[in-house]
Amino acid sequence: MLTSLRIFAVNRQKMSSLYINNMCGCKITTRLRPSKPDVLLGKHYSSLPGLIGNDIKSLHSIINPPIAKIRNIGIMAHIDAGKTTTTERILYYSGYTRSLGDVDDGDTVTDFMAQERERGITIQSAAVTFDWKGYRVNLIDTPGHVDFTLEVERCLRVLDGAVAVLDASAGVEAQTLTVWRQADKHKIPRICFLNKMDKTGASFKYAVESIREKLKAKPLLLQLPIGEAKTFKGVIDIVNKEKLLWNSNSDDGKDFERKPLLEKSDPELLKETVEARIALIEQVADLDDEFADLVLGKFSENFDLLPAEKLQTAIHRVTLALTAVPVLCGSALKNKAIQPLLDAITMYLPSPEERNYDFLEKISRLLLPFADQHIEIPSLTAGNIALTVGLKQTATGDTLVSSKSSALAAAQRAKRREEKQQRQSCEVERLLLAGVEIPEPVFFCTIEPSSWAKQPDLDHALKCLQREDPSLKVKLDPDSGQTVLCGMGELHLEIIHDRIKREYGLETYLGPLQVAYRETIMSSARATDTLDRTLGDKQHFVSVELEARPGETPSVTPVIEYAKSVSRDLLKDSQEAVENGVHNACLQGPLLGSPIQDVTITLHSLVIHPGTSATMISACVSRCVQKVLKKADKQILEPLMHLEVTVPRDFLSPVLADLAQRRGNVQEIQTRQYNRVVIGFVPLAEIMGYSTVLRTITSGSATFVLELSTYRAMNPQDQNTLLSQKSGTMARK
Ligand SMILES: Nc1nc2c(ncn2[C@@H]2O[C@H](COP(=O)(O)OP(=O)(O)OP(=O)(O)O)[C@@H](O)[C@H]2O)c(=O)[nH]1
Repeated sequence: MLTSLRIFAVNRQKMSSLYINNMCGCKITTRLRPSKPDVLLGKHYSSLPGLIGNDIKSLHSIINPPIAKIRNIGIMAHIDAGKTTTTERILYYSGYTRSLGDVDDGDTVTDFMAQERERGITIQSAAVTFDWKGYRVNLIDTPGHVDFTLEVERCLRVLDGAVAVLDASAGVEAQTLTVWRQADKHKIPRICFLNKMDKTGASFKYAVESIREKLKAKPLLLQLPIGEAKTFKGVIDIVNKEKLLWNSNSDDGKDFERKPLLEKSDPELLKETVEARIALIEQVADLDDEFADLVLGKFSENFDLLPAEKLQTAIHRVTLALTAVPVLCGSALKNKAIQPLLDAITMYLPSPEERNYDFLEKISRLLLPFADQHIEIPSLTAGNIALTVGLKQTATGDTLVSSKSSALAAAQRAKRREEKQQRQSCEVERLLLAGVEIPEPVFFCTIEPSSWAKQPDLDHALKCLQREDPSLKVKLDPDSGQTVLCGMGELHLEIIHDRIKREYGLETYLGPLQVAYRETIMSSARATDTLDRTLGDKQHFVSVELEARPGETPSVTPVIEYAKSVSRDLLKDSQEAVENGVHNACLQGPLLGSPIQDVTITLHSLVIHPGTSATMISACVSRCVQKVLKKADKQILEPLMHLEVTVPRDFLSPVLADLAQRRGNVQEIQTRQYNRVVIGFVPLAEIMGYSTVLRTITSGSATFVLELSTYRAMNPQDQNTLLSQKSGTMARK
């Protein structure tokens, strides 16, 4: 339980960054396997504070830290620089373990694979979670060996920051360079820890120089060592002008002394520190304009008076901007200066919300639904269902993936497999969740706010509602400029109307409900058009000839073809403009202004003068398409509904008689005990208000189900009636 809660904790904030899959790949999952109990039980592990005694309140505070207090960091370096040893010390000082693990004794927490313990090297990344001074730190110890570079890369993708551990006697080594470049690639803010300051040959200056030269990074010296190699006993904190000395009697390094540097007791050290601090301030001011303004304004007379917090905030910004790298030093093996490293991790490395990921989205909260009640949960494992709030770009039916690159990689993989199999497989589709099939709206009506001033609020409300409900479509009537709602039925649009009032506090008026007709053509026609206009000193000339004919296969958008006579070179630049013109023209048919479907447009000739704008090309093509559609035999298509009425036997006759009056076509009457089920088709235009009528003629005993079957050509008589009705309405308007 304890372990799984820790996994939750590791994954929690990654969920917030949509990175759960990646984190699941880390070694912490292996810890759940029963075959490795000795790994956790062999050492003295202190419980995570608050998890003992089933104290739910404190448990929440542990697994739900505010995002600003979370640090997801990795430790990376050349092999043997001391990452695992440093991690061991970190876990010990943060209270996670009760004794110090040793790589050389093979009893570290993070190197728990048998091979790692035998060889004293890290092979797989291991994740651990601990708290430090109110911060939650999720830390990944990554392998240093070149053979496991991929493992490092896999980890870097999920990190918000990293600590690069360097052997102070060796400086930047080959693998440091590799992992540094990987971190550059993923834009990971870093701090450098110069480890092994106790080792013979350790040189702070040399190591710093190698950062500058080999990594081409700007080191920000936040500390100076007190002694080197055998004489190393602590560090100077340049930012706070303090010395930190580790008690030589304390074998675990927990006790240390932090003292301000004073003129009286440490004149030399103080002088050196003040000089280093001024150099640091100048360096940061050079990289951060906000800090430069502060320094040059208030503190221009004496940089040294600048408060430590102001400097720390600016260092944090510079680190985040990847323009410089804070440098600290210490000795993990000798238990010196690990605590200030922990302070620096929380102070200078970013929280997940500060990182500018190229996301689609960020999930802020996860909720478990219980009808209209929601319970916030910290994380979710694969296979479960939960709700999330606050998504800004996502609409119903979208699939969220951990990152653009992972989606791209998966799609490419699927495409390769598809090509290999030489057949149209639906692999790519399988990468996406089923989503929702969005039915075409069959009704529409205009909607108006109570005043013009409220139009932007209405637009916003409709935008939000559309994301939730993709079956709702919103258009602008090009003639009247009115907003038009297109939906699935009377009830659908009424509910939308009601929601706009309740949820957005907007009073709106709906126009009469209208059926969404379509149009098509029954014969071919050909037309030409020319547009010759001079705008300013530019001449725009387009001449086009095209043909429209009934499409061979049903298609809601026009199929566009190009005759051989049309120059391919010309098309290269103008094809998009031509196609826009065709599509725009087909949005409004010549009879009712309804969309055109099942039509093929062939471009026979295209002449364009150089310098003609794309808008002019589109306009000319659009006008020509409208012309050719007018010439052809036109046909209105109406939505035909599939209807199922369940009615008691005694009321069957009035139902059938009523349907006959509605141009209904009964296909079948089934018997269901005392009930009869009438199955058939009826035009949508005839079925408006049907529920009231059905209730009346069956004394409320019948029920019905209605759904769109297809769009069907109206017979000439009905079409004429409709057209004269519409022209009457239009004339009245
Ligand atoms: N003198 C000295 N030795 C150290 C220090 N830190 C680690 N070591 C030693 O360096 C060796 C490597 O230490 P690890 O902690 O395993 O280094 P690592 O970077 O995790 O190594 P890989 O995981 O294999 O890349 C071990 O023998 C440690 O005892 C230190 O501060 N000073």
